[in-house]
Amino acid sequence: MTTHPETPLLDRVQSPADLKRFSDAELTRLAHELRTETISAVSMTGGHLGAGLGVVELTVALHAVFDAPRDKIIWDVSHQCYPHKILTGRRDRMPTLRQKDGLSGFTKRSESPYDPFGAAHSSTSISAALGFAVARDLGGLCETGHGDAIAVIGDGAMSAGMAFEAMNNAGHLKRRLIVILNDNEMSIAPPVGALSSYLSRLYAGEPFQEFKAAAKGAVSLLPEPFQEGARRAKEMLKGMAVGGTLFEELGFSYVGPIDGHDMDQLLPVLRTVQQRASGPILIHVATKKGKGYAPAEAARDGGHATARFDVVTGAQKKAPSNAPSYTKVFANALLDHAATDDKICAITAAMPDGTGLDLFAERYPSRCFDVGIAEQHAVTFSAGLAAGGMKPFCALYSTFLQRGYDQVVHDVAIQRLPVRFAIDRAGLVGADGATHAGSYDIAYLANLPGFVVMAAADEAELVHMVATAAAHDTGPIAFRYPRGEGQGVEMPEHGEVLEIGKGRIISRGARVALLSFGTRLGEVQKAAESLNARGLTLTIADARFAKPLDEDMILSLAADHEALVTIEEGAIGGFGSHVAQLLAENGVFDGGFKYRSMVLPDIFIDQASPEDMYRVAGLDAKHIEAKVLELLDIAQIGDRRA
Ligand SMILES: Cc1ncc(C[n+]2csc(CCOP(=O)(O)OP(=O)(O)O)c2C)c(N)n1
Ligand SMILES: CC(=O)[C@@H](O)[C@H](O)COP(=O)(O)O
Ligand SMILES: [Mg+2]
Repeated sequence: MTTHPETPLLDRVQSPADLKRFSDAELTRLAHELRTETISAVSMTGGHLGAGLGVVELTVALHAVFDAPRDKIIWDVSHQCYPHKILTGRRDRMPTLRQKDGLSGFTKRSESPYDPFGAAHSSTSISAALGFAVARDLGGLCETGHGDAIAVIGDGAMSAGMAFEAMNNAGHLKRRLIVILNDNEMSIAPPVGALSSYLSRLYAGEPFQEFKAAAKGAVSLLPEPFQEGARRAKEMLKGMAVGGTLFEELGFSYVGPIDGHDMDQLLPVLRTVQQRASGPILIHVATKKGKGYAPAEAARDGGHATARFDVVTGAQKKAPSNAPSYTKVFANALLDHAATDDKICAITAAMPDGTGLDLFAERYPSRCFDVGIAEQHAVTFSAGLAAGGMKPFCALYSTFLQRGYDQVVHDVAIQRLPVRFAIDRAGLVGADGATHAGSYDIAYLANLPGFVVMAAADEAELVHMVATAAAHDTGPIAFRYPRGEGQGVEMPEHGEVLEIGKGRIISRGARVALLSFGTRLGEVQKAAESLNARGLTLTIADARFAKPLDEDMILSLAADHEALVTIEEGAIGGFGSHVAQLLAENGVFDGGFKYRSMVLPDIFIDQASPEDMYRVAGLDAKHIEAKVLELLDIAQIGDRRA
């Protein structure tokens, strides 16, 4: 059941400027309405719920105190931005969230002037905010003007190197910059690492003298209605942590922790900071992920992400699954090998559930490492493990591996270390859109000398690729597989080690050969069936490897056919480019041989269902069929037979 909440105050908000007319008591009530509105909206679309619910009060307080879009509020990762979207003129479009032509699930510059910086990968907010602060001070031109730069960053995101690089720089530059550390003691999974323990220890610290003094002085500067709140803030500050925190050592003033669900704390502290801050200041705000919605609060992940759900019961409306997910298949296959090989270990960067490594951690806790949001470290840590004689499986989403690319080149590839990269979410992922698309890994890995790059055509192939990676000790090896369910194929009991650089012929035909790399094989087969009905029987092959290529197979396909078409779920510069290079170098084109390479187009594709995204990309069965007909110069409309 979905319910539409009563929202008399929220109904009066067209933009954040309207919040300036509300009393503190009304802002507290507004936060309550905003929470119920967020729950109601996400119940109809699905999406990231828990993080937004945790920052409802903070969102209201920020927009009440600061002056967006002149002041730049930069949400880290930005999966917590739904309440911000509702307050910044996008409330009526919330039913379109994460759908084709709808609102993005993240902040996006092209969507609103209230989104000064887009994000979806974590830990970028402090760098971006510092950039805005410096641009402001240097007289940079900005359409919305220049005010404060405010980064809101989670405790999980704060663990990444980039956040520390930014703080290091900010502490040195000493510009006025506001960082709000939203500490809900959660990442997607419970947080890991020494920083997380450190933040918890701050809760028990000494009062922060400098800020107390600032707050005291600030009370008289505030307009009468705010003075009472400020006095309360002062009282509260007496109990605050601090003196010599890590953040202060890096050059920040530190305030906190304060209760991020208590407007009587948030409002006066933000007002005081706004009045008084001169250099970089970090406000440590304690919140609860999923706050105010019992099913989210009770969930293991704080209601991080959800399908559509019934507001009353919290029951999610998920389509029944017909096959195991690729993630599960990978995880189980890895467990199979780990059972007989105690050198196999597994690394995740804050995505144990997303990568399936939660299962590995349960079974082999001493061989499983969640390193936090730290992909660069994950890669080099894996390289060290490999150099030390272990068999590391570094399981990352394709899009997040991008962050560790120099480490892949410098620490893994050049040293020829046998790190096994399990690349999940390869290809287009759907509702998370362009930021999460796994489009580039084929191109950026297959160009590295000595790298083996595989793509699974289905879940049975994935099992074989895990076995192949486990057995491959002479250098780096990667295998990619998509988000979501497998094809429902028959599963082998155990994986079989594939011959490196050998593809397979699926079916033999004439005139045109379709050479697939990855799970587009299903669409290739559909296209072939349709062409068959026109009297064309094509050859279908599964390349399995983009590196090394199965040169013999590809050259003989070229020799035996009029035309060859490659299909992959990756950007230009990947598998198809390597095939083109091979054909060119072997003089295959010299005699007019027809070759086409079907890749992701050279655009960022916005969120939609994966099927829609592949349609936009021109990589579905219909487009493959059309490509073949075009190659053979056969009319595509009408019933002319080949
Ligand atoms: C570079 C990168 N790695 C992994 C992720 C996946 N991810 C999205 S949100 C999240 C947890 C963020 O935790 P935190 O910053 O504490 O925010 P919270 O959800 O607790 O508000 C992770 C790991 C990501 N977005 N970016
Ligand atoms: C915000 C973020 O990066 C993750 O929450 C991501 O949305 C997870 O997507 P999956 O559902 O594919 O794990
Ligand atoms: Mg968190």
